[in-house]
Amino acid sequence: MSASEPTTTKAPTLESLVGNLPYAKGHGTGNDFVLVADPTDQHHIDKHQVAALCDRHRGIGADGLIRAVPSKFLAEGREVLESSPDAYWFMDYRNSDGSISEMCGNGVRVFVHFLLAEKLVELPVGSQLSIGTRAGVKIVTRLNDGYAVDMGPWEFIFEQAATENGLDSRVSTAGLEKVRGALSISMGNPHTVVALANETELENLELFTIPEVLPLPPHGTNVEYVVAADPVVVEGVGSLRMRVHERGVGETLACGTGACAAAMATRHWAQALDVLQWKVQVPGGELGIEFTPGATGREHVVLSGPAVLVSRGAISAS
Ligand SMILES: N[C@@H](CCC[C@H](N)C(=O)O)C(=O)O
Repeated sequence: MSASEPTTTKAPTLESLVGNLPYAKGHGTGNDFVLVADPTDQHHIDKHQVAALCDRHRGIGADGLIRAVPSKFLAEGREVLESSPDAYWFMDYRNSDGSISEMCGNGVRVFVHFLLAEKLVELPVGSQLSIGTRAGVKIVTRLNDGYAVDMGPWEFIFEQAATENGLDSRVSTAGLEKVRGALSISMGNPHTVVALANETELENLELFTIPEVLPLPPHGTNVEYVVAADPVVVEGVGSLRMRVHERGVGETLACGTGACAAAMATRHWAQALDVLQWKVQVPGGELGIEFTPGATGREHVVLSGPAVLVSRGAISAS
């Protein structure tokens, strides 16, 4: 190659996408998504197209893409329908790098808000809707000022180490001097929660590189860094601050499933299992967490927070 030749690598483009594909852009506490309604399963947006759409310089820009498709069209959706025949809509979620994740807690609130705006469902305040996801059915309740989602049961990923000493992994992160102990929790998708000493440590993290987690949960992990409030519980409500590095995305302003895992880890470390209400401050706002007895006999986590649609458009790259 001569010195005058351009050195740019070929970036994924949007040209291969169907012309004039309508989309909406929305977010939940700053965790943002491109949303596409696909009632007849016409739009098979592949991994590269998702990455191109989510590109913040050459595309629309988002932390992920969500396709709203009837559950009956996907194998995972048909599985959900076997136990929950009312889960008509399926949240087909992808991270911004095009990878699939089992679940997205902020995404499912924005998803239901989008279904309502598209007039694909009716949902008066106080009523509930079942949504199919790759982590099973999720029941979403419409609130006056947002949505509450029953995210199902939490689970330790490395059960024995977690229950024996409360730590099961070690995480090293740019901007954090020492390697830290951590606790891995599944919310349908994997999370590894790291407790930091103070707010300065939280602010100094450099989350533009992928944290190193050992042992790494089998399907990779999202990493949440938390600082518990002092005191951690006030009038029966626990609080913490959190930043997150998401698998398949990078740092985001919020992660709903991550907030559930972070509240659970903090509750475990603080030996505060009787504290059922938690507030999680994320860079994009605040999320509410409630631990409730689940129908299956296992404890469930209910996540609540806002959902906002900010724009609509049509993908028409040329
Ligand atoms: N931001 C989401 C989680 C999205 C998926 C995650 N990056 C993964 O790969 O598991 C949330 O709000 O839960």
